[in-house]
Amino acid sequence: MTTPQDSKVHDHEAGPRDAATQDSTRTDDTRIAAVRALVSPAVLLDELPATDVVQAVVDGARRAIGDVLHGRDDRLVAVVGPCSIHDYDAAMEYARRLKPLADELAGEIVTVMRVYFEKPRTTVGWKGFVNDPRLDGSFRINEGLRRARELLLDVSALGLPAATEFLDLLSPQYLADLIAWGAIGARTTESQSHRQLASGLSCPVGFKNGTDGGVQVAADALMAASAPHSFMGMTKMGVAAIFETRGNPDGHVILRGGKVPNYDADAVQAACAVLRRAGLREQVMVDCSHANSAKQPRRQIEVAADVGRQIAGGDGRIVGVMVESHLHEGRQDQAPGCPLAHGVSITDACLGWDDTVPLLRGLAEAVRARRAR
Ligand SMILES: O=C[C@H](O)[C@H](O)COP(=O)(O)O
Ligand SMILES: C=C(OP(=O)(O)O)C(=O)O
Repeated sequence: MTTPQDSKVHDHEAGPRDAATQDSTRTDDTRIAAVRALVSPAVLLDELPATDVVQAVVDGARRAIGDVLHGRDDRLVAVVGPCSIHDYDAAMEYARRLKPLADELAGEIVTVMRVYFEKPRTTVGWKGFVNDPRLDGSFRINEGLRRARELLLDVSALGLPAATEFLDLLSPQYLADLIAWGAIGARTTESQSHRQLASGLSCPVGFKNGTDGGVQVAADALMAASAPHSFMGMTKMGVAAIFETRGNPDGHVILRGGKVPNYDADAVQAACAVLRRAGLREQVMVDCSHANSAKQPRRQIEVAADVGRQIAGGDGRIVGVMVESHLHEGRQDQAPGCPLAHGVSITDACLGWDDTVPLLRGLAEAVRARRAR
């Protein structure tokens, strides 16, 4: 259906907008303003292939995390890094700092950098680097996908594996080969489509508890994602297809707090009771941020210290932690015409680098204490 809106000239991403949206009836596409061409995953993977070195980094980290989840490795998985990527250079600067620390702590911690390109919003807001890489509402998604893939290749080439949240259901075809660990967020853990997606992902996947703090929904997600599913999707060539998945055995719950925090020993015990009743492995990753820190970045230090004491006390059910950390502490709002401060989050407030180093070293010490028991 053609509307007056269709004739509008758009200066968005290069390439024409399909004015008619290919609809010949009056009953469809009535609220579609335009349709733009999207690069196919195959084209992007051909332009930016995963090198052998990068594949070895991704594969090695996936195996190490799988070993932790299945009790073959007593280390702690740490998913650490910015709340979101908005600045390529700052992300690389962070990665170059994290890599030597990851090497230093490799005996105790499997470090994976948060390289989050897609942000779920409570209502509206910037939805991440893939959706709007220029942060200006131009929504150059092809550019976002390309830059995201480049960044994942660059981070992994340092020998540092990358973690991300899988939010969009098509973007994994462009990026998932470069992801060592994935998250399904608190707002999508209950979504059947995301559980199906996780059932076919090649990496371990953490499911956040619900935003209200409910752990049952994450346990349900684990059960669903471990089963095979058949569902609709898009192939690397950009063609509609039915995907038949095998199920993902490398899932776990992430405690991110809800109405109240859920990182202390009682909360870990309660979460494990839910998992036990569901016949699932009693293990959790603790997110030091989000509702566990009331989004106060420095509270992550207290949360990590509490978690460290539980680990040092011998609790082997804590298999991982998540920390939101950037070059500098805090967060900033974007305002038209105002330059952004370098290395400061534009989504959730993050811990600064200088506080991240002792936090991770403290957790490594806790792992050594657990091992010594
Ligand atoms: O981790 C990021 C945020 O907590 C999440 O995306 C929700 O953000 P919002 O409440 O600011 O929209
Ligand atoms: C959005 C995130 O977390 P949550 O789903 O717990 O809000 C996140 O980890 O970036």
